[in-house]
Amino acid sequence: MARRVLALAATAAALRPLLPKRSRVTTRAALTMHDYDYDVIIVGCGVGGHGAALHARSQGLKTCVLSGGDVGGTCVNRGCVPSKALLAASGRVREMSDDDHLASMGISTNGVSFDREGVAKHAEQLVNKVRGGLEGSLGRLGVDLVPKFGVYKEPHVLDVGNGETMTAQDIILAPGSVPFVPPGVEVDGETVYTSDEGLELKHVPEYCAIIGSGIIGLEFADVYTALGAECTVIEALPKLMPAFDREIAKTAERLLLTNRGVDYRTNVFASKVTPGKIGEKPVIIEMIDATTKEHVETLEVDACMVATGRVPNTKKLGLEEAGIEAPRGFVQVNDKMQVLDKPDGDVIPHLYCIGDANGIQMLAHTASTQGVSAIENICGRTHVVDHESIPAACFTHPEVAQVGLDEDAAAERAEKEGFELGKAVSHFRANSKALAEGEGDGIAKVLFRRDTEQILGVHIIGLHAADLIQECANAKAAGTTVRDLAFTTHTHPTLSEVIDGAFKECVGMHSH
Ligand SMILES: Cc1cc2nc3c(=O)[nH]c(=O)nc-3n(C[C@H](O)[C@H](O)[C@H](O)COP(=O)(O)OP(=O)(O)OC[C@H]3O[C@@H](n4cnc5c(N)ncnc54)[C@H](O)[C@@H]3O)c2cc1C
Ligand SMILES: NC(=O)c1ccc[n+]([C@@H]2O[C@H](COP(=O)([O-])OP(=O)(O)OC[C@H]3O[C@@H](n4cnc5c(N)ncnc54)[C@H](O)[C@@H]3O)[C@@H](O)[C@H]2O)c1
Repeated sequence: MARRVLALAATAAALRPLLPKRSRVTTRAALTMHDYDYDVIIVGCGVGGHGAALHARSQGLKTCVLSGGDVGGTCVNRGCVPSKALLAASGRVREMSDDDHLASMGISTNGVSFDREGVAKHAEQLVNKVRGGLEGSLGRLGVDLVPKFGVYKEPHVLDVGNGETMTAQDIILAPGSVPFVPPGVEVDGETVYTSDEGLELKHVPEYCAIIGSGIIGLEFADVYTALGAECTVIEALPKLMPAFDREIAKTAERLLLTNRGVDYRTNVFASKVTPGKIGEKPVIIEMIDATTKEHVETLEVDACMVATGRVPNTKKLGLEEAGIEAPRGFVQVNDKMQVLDKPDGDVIPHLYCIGDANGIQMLAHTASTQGVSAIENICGRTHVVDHESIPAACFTHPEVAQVGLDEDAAAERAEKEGFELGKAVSHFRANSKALAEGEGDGIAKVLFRRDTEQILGVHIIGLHAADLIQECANAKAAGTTVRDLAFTTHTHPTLSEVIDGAFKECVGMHSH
């Protein structure tokens, strides 16, 4: 669908009636008609870029993805995929080392051992496989995958190095994010590291400090404790796991930290971290009170995992030079994913930004959903992502999953909008399947409007919570009421009956 140069000498005005609508040049350089190389060029080949490219091809757009040599991006190479491989392997070790749990089912083992290199290899092989699949799908669908790094110049134009440019009717920026390392923290990649290096599992430290109790910190604590490490979690905010619903965070604290002997500090800032040398010199962590800023403690550990959030990977994208303001690197977008020149500013024509770089929600599936949405908008069908219906999960053992508002936010909305907040909780301990697995810990909580009976949020901690949340997310997105959900049938005996119980509870029905 890309168009050839038509007539450089003719004015845009003279040619306009002859051209199909989408090939009109609408920018300041509109005096010359361009024939773009592509209908759409996507900058970045992470899950966001990949999702956008697949949808672009399904809409018949001539599509190019600039990968910068990093096909798969964070999720595939340094994120979701290797972390889930480590969690799967270490989860088995945890299960098989739990003599009491096994004995309760009549099982005993002669002890379990693991080979660190073998576990690391499992993650590496999975990364290669998934990356191969992602690359293959682009090739099969006829997407041009170019290993160049794109720099935005002006509407329709990207600089791809060596004085070359590439052009497209529309450009989608999907450059993702990189780990944030706080000032004072020195990363050597060996004894002090971020998830980028941690996922290689070059060693399992005997004693590890994890800075940050977000999802990355929790997932790594799960892996390390399963593999026998002792951990201390350091969190700057007054409460652990600030991204979770308060009640769920309390249960998570017990199940994921206290019950495993994980030590933690809250309201404490890791202000200075000095790397050590494996087996020779400890890592030194200096901590200050987050409120008074006074030194409170110095910790010596074998390794320190820095899990203090992520920042947009937008520094070298040419935004500032193009007059686009991106506060702290976050590209500002409207609800159609169109880039704005500043917060609440004007739309930059033919430029979109999806995924971690816009900071709306740093999740893989959000990035690809936004990619699909951007393509819909490019094709002229207005589409807005319902971010409040996108679920999120933390793949610890047990898992934690959520969609929509947490209880504090739901209460705030109820007060502001003048409706009564409903809440129902059901327990994994009353579920036959969970008990059969010997995994009765956990709860599911549904928050809803009593007037419309619509879901505001669902929060689950328990076995396979990440799978269980999907039904709730779909229901929330579709606007299904808790009453309608309470009358649906859930397979027996499955974990989904935990959710069934919560829906029934919402409307005063008994489930057992
Ligand atoms: C340890 C870890 C575990 C995670 N686990 C999960 C999980 O289980 N589930 C989940 O939903 N999310 C998870 N995430 C988050 C998820 O990885 C990100 O939300 C997701 O990768 C964002 O996708 P993206 O396409 O926006 O960016 P990225 O995946 O970061 O991809 C962007 C790509 O663009 C490239 N690039 C940047 N600039 C340019 C340029 N100018 N030209 C060409 N290429 C460029 C980058 O090199 C990169 O390859 C995890 C993250 C981490 C760190
Ligand atoms: N399963 C998943 O979906 C998954 C898994 C991993 C990562 N991710 C995404 O990746 C992103 C980054 O995750 P994350 O866990 O690194 O970030 P996060 O922002 O969720 O958590 C970082 C934590 O570190 C704390 N912190 C920051 N600086 C500190 C300091 N100097 N001392 C002590 N504490 C400090 C913050 O208060 C915060 O609680 C998140 O947006 C997350 O959604 C998702």
